[in-house]
Amino acid sequence: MKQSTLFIDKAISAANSYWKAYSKVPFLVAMEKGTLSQDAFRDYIVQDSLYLRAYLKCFGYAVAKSRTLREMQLFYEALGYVSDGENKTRLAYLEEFGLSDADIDEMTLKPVGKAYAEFLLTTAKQGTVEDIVMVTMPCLMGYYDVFTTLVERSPHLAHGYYAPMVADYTSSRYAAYIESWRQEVERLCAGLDNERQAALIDLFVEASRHELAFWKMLL
Ligand SMILES: Cc1ncc(CN)c(N)n1
Repeated sequence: MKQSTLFIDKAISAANSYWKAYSKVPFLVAMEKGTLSQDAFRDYIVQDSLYLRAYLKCFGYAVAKSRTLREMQLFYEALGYVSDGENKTRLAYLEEFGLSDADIDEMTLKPVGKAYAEFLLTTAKQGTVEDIVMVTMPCLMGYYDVFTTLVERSPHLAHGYYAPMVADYTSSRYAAYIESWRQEVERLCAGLDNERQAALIDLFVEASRHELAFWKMLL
């Protein structure tokens, strides 16, 4: 097969050791086997809802730092996508646990999630639009990779208790969204000089490391 020359694929390849490990973490294997406790899943939904608040803010910073209306629309759309999609799915689970978004606002991230959130927010505050894009992509694209891998391995996950969450990341709409971001990354980063590209790949790898740490924190 011909190797991709897309910048995003170079970044994913640099973070390969982390990406390969995502779908093997105990939390996801337990989800797959049907042995995940309700407490562990509840903890994930709470921690992830908190994490997503920080993630959403990154796109807020990106809107403010945009150089064109098109960029603004792109990040505004991303903000809406996370808020109206994943966040809504989490809220439905939270309500089942007797929790609301207001309850989550009063809670705090555990150290591993906090470190990830701080890394994202520091980059978003200090960095450029390209920095923000590369630091947010492991989250956006990593879940597509994880959940399509899991559903291929265990098709039953597309039905049952976890189905709403799994569907968020395996739908054809999400696949198209990922593809559109792959092209955006190319438009934004492909023309940059080698030093800048290397720095962006470092950010992507570091965010991927945090992604894996977040999964491992859960079980
Ligand atoms: C920690 C984490 N990483 C990624 C995603 C998917 N956007 C998420 N909801 N949470």
